[in-house]
Amino acid sequence: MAQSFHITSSIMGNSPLKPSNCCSGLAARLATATPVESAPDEAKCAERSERKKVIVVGAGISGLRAASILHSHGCEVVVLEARDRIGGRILTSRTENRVRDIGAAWMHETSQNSLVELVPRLSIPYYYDDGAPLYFTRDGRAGSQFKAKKVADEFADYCTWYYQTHPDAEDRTVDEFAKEFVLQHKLITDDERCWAPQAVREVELWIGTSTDQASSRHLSYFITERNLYMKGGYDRIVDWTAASLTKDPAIIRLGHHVQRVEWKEDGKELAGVHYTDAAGNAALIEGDAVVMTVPLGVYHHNLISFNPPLPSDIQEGISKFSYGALGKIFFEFTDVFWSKDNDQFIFYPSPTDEFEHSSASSVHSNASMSSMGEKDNILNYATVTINLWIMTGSKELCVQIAEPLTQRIEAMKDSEEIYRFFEPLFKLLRIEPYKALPKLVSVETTHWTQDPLAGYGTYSADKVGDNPLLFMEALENHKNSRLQFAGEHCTRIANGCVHGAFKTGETAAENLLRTFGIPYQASDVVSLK
Ligand SMILES: Cc1cc2nc3c(=O)[nH]c(=O)nc-3n(C[C@H](O)[C@H](O)[C@H](O)COP(=O)(O)OP(=O)(O)OC[C@H]3O[C@@H](n4cnc5c(N)ncnc54)[C@H](O)[C@@H]3O)c2cc1C
Repeated sequence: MAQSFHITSSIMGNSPLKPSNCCSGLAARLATATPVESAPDEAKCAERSERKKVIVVGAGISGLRAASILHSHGCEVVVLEARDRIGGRILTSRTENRVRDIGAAWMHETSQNSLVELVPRLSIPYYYDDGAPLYFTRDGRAGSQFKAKKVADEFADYCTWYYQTHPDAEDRTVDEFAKEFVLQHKLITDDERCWAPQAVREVELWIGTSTDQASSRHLSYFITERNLYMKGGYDRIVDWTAASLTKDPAIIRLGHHVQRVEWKEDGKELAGVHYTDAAGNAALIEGDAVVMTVPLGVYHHNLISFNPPLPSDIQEGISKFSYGALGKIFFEFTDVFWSKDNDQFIFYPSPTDEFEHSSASSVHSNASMSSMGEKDNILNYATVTINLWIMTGSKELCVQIAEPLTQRIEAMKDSEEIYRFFEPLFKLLRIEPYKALPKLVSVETTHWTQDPLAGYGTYSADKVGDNPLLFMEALENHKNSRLQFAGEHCTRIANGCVHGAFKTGETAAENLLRTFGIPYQASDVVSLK
């Protein structure tokens, strides 16, 4: 799979290509130094009108799905992928002893997730890691009478209701709104009032951004769903999606970094995609249509340009939709020192001084600890720690963090420094607190926030003031365009998730097939229809 295909490679069955002067007015406008892959003569023009060619930018799950559907409907498909692998934000690292997902690891919304169907079909080992978690504060394990989490759930319900019944109400940060909610709540205890906004922060580890940035209006609070951990590796889903494409090595072209897209709404002229290949050579490939599947953050950073510029509604939609950053840090130890009975350990940082005083709480000791300004202590952040021992038998914990901490940890180079930062959390998770922590074997952090191909983040997030529906409306306005968009950010259903991204690939392909006049026929177990 990890091969790189060059524009002049013999596997394409073509000799090195030169700019077309036949079907493409576009090619004539482009720099003659750039090699062009297009239909160079009349015969090919006739052929082209029968067989549509689509360039898919990005070989993540959405790009692969779009490409496989177009391919199965007789289109010529080329997938340009800048990395030396497929899968994008699905990245499974495998060693002899373990499987580790650095990107997506769970199938969410299992009752509505069509990809779940593939788990038994492909015999992928799995685990529903949604057994009762343990909750921790700085004082240790919270007992079963710790109701802050229930108040947080109540706040999430209130939030949904509030914006449904007050559609014109101003958007506010989740943090601010949660604090107001508990202050006005007459039926909760002072401790619950103090701790509930901290418990709300658990959502940070879902949405990948801090509650002081997240939008209340668009709060995605999907903590109650079932989640299936892909113990056998998420790459199995990627490989299944790509199976029909990898049979022909000319389709997926790794190491092909796209810089610019030339397109025409009317489709009379070919679209052109400029890229550099793995050897650094600049080239152009033309097609009847383009499917863009790069992450939202790639557009935010203007890493790809469009000529003409993208329609204004698409541009506005992109600008009113944010991108977050979930981080994962894998710690392997010589021994298991944490509870073997629980799937996850959820830590809530102590309430802030300011909030504690205003709510006259009884949790003085906790609050004073966080007010010490210990920025270098993980216990000032909400975390969800995954018990990988229970799932895979490895003596590992995976700590999940959200931005802005993610950026900071992912920038750290020294494992020792990273470990020191997280050590207070591990001390808290010990089932035998009098014993020293066992030896650390290895540390691995994610690096998505440093990765331009991931758009310097992990997935889209609704921040205060965002209006993600604008982008959805814009996509709908342009559903007949030869320039289609797919990816996790192109849906409100399962937004940010693998299955959401997968379906957007289907939708983009379906849109193009309709434009080409090719009837869409769903043919596999996970199709839309
Ligand atoms: C840390 C992390 C944890 C996650 N956890 C979960 C989870 O548990 N469950 C879940 O459902 N989802 C999860 N997600 C989200 C999920 O991984 C994504 O929603 C999904 O994989 C996105 O697929 P995509 O096709 O939209 O984008 P990508 O997978 O990002 O595909 C886009 C492709 O475009 C390529 N590209 C970018 N720029 C260029 C360029 N200029 N030229 C050519 N190619 C380019 C990229 O290399 C990439 O391969 C997680 C993501 C991360 C990062």
